[in-house]
Amino acid sequence: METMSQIKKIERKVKKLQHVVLKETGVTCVAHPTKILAICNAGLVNGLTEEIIVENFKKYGNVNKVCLVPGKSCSFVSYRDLESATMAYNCFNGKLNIAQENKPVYLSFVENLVDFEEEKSWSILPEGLVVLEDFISEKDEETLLELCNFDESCGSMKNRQVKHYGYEFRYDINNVDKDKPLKEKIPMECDFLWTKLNETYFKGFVPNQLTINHYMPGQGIPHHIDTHSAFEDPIMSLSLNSSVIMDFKCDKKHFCVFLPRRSLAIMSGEARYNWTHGITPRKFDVIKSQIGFNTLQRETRVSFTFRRVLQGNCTCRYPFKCDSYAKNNEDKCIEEKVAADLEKTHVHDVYENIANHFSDTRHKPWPNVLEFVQGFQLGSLLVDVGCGNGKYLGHNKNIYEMGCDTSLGLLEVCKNRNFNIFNANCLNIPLKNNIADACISIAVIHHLANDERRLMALKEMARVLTVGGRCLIYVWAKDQKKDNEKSSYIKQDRKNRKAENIEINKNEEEITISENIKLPVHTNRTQFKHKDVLVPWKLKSTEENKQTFLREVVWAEKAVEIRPLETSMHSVFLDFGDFKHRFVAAKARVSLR
Ligand SMILES: O=C(O)CCC(=O)C(=O)O
Ligand SMILES: [Fe+2]
Ligand SMILES: [Zn+2]
Repeated sequence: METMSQIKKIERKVKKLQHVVLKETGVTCVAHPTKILAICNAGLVNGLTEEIIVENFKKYGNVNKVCLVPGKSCSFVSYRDLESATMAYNCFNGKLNIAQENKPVYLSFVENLVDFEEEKSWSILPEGLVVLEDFISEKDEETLLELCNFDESCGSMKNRQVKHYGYEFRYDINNVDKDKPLKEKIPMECDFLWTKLNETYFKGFVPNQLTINHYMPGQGIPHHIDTHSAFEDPIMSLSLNSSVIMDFKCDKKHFCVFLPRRSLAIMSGEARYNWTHGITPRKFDVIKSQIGFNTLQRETRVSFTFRRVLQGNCTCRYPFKCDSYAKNNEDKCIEEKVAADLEKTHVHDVYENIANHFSDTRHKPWPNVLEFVQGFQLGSLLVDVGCGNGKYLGHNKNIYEMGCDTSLGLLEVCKNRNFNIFNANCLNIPLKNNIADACISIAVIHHLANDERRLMALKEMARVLTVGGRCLIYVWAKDQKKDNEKSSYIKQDRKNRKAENIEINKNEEEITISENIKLPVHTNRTQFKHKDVLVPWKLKSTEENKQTFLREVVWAEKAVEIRPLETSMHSVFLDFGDFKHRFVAAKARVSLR
């Protein structure tokens, strides 16, 4: 029994900690019983884990949610009913010892649970993953387990033991030595698996590489994608002696997949190439069923992972996850320093030099952009990223507008026209998050020299946009013909208007940008032949002082290689449609994730 003074002491302690919970998470503690408990002084930073919480709190009822807050020393657990939560509260508050520091935890009721973690799912499988339960009998399991005596000859990893057959998988280079097959091939005892598999829709899979992983309870394997260039599709993994939860992750998705003992997991397509898989090192797994969370004790697990070594390059559809793609495109991609220098010389400096002349040629706003700008309501804020001479500012008297550009010369023109402007690069817009209702960027991001920088510019625009805000982006189109119709860019050339098909046989000039990058010089008013080019700008000064500046332009084709953005609040969908003038329009719809 607790004495009165002990009770008072716990109460004082909890009072203090309730403020900490509020400050750290924004969650308010309440005095009356609820279904949700805050564990006020233990969380991820004290080594508390989901399975420890479930393991302890399930004693008093069905736990239906556990929430650990990244970087904080508090956590939450919720029950299906009030009685269980009250019972846990009464029995554990000030008494239960679950965090590392051997101090009792203090509890409090809370009204609402905020989700701090990525959403996990226990019931969905990633596309391309198949789990065949009871794939082998207990007898077969025994036979296979006898094959692998883990002794000194096996590689011992930090978290598990491994043994390879057919080819060695080298963890130092994350690949196999393709020209050094091992003497020891996949044991014949495994052959029955492929006969069995022929009864399913994975006919004809014959592996030539086997990795046996041996995990003690508490051990695991870090998240990874099996190197694309090392193995073909599919990859198969047989679970022996213990079930386990294997975590599959892709973007913000996190699926906890239960691999029962004696099941065969087959990863192909998305699951093989685009999702990571891994096993969290722990002694229990947290399982979610219809009634709530539970834990399952792990036994020693032995997995047989069967694969086919890939000859040649990977040709998957997932370039961003593919080592073959990265390797083959290494020298094509313009690295950061070169990219920044290129933009300085062939974009920023050029616009400074041609500012006034450029401005004189830019009066007529394009109708699509006008329509977009004029569609915003009273009081909306519009940001024009790369506003040039302010051609799109001042067309909607109901809205507040700001323009930014790198060219001081062009900003000077805007200033004289009384527009609100500031000097900034689209890669770094000096505005707060989530403030602009509208954003336009007309013929700007194709001047950025590589994919990363174009993506960065889009992320910046998404960042300053309010949730639900809208953005209109135009970039150059490589193809200047559509349905046999020439764009006005080509038509504006007199020669082109007369003759239908003019081949330009002129030798192309190339400018050296860096050691391994040369950019071709484009002939104005002709169909573009390359993705990255320098576009000449002829300054009409005095005849003897004629000057040509080369502006760097990268194609729409490249600029649109953009996936949904991983910013915290927005995703951007680009849908390139309108073919107008020399540009392709991208209407970026920004919405809440
Ligand atoms: O243990 C398993 O089932 C998977 C092993 C694995 O992912 C690997 O060796 O690459
Ligand atoms: Fe793997
Ligand atoms: Zn690949």
